[in-house]
Amino acid sequence: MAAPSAIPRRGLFIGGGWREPSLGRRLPVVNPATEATIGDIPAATAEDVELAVSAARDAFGRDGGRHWSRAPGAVRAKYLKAIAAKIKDKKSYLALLETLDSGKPLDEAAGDMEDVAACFEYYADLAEALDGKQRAPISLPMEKFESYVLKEPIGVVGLITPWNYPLLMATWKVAPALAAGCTAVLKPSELASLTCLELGGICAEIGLPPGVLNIITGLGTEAGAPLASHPHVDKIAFTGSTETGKRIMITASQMVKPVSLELGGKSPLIVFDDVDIDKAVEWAMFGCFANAGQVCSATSRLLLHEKIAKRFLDRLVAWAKSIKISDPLEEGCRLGSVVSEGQYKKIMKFISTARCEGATILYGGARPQHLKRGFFIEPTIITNVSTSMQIWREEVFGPVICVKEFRTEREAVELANDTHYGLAGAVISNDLERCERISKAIQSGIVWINCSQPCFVQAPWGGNKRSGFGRELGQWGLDNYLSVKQVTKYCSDEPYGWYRPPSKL
Ligand SMILES: NC(=O)c1ccc[n+]([C@@H]2O[C@H](COP(=O)([O-])OP(=O)(O)OC[C@H]3O[C@@H](n4cnc5c(N)ncnc54)[C@H](O)[C@@H]3O)[C@@H](O)[C@H]2O)c1
Ligand SMILES: C[N+](C)(C)CC=O
Repeated sequence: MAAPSAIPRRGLFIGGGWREPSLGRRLPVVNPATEATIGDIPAATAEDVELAVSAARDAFGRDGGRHWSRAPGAVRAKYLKAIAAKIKDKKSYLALLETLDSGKPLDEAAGDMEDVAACFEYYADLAEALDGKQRAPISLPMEKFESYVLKEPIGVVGLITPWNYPLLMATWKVAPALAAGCTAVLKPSELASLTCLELGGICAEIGLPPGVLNIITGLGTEAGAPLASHPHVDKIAFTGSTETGKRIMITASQMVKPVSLELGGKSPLIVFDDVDIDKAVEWAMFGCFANAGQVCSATSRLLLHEKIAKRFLDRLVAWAKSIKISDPLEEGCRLGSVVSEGQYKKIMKFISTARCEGATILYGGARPQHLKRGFFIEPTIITNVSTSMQIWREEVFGPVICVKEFRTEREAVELANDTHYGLAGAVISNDLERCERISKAIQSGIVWINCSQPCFVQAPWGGNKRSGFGRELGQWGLDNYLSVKQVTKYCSDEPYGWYRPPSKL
């Protein structure tokens, strides 16, 4: 597909319209596959956050909430469905922008846009279903009382998202937040904001009530931090690095503001000796090289049974050599560039540290020779790894897999759990009972059996340990934005009778 000569020049999306950032500053957009500057995005600051939060508050309370926050879920569902339809109409264009902005292969970006549309549709259905779940009765042990539960939108929510799946990660928050009746301020990553700004255009096209969704782009410290600390933001939903997550939690704690955190990972993939090696190799590749390994749940620690380790690694290298690494717009590309120069340097430093610490770079570890420009890194396989090495312990967020061998199931589980993170884990074996045992033993929020990475909007997503807390997607994703209210009624004609009535004399 041909790249457009220019990307759209957008403002901040606040109160249903476009606004220039208060300080007039903009940030360059660099295509990481060519290193060319292809446009710019607005750089919001605290002044803009103020406007966006105020627009969201107005939208939440407008007309007593009749048109949004207290409207039947079916009303909000109509808007979500309209957004989904527009995303589908614009799928190719949005995918192209996502690729130009992030370096991911166009096929992957197109798949992401399908997931975005599906997520809006899914939460439209849950918004409709919410009406029927209101006033759910609670069974009480005293007949004189009746109790039921209302589920109400939390209020104005701040949604702060990363660059690896820019529009999809934003949608995982925007769709359920809007379905619940919240109003929102979305702050996507400064490294890839183009498609999120287009979402603003879509909201305007479908006539979403002004202020229901506001989108402010800019740096984390200048736009994200004031959003997280804003006293009129009722909840922060964050996806990003563990370091930033910690900061957000500290800030939010000052106001006892609820947060949900989807953070980093260092997930294991355990492969036993009873498998079809090529099938397992393909999952290992998908688990760590899809999206150039910039996946929170990447299974970047490969644990191989010692009996198959040599054969497995030979095949892994052969498959890795056959990946098409190219401009991500080229047909059949399966490994694009990483998102930025900063990320490129960070990944390269991880590889050189691994080498210095005594690990072996079995394959890759460098820029592909045929690509002179762009932030490309070969798929990289690292062996002779010890559990004290940085490459074993820290999230790389690049196309880098490190490998260790094991002898017994117990040893495999110990290695799998040898991490501060707890987002995901995977096991490949023909022995399904063993897979079930291991899925219980792995300390993570997600376990894949005989695969790695498939993700469905219906199933809960989120981590344990330093990978965060709270769950996105499914019903759990909607509950993130709902507050549960108990309503209890005294329904007897009799006086309560705890106090003796005062004397009538
Ligand atoms: N668990 C998940 O579902 C999931 C999904 C995708 C990415 N991630 C994680 O995200 C990380 C990569 O994303 P990233 O580099 O964009 O993360 P990041 O933490 O650098 O940035 C994430 C977002 O936070 C903002 N931000 C930065 N500093 C801030 C501050 N002080 N206050 C408020 N906001 C601030 C950024 O501008 C960006 O919008 C990886 O660690 C990855 O594992 C997790
Ligand atoms: C689940 N996924 C891969 C879309 C996003 C995690 O980075």
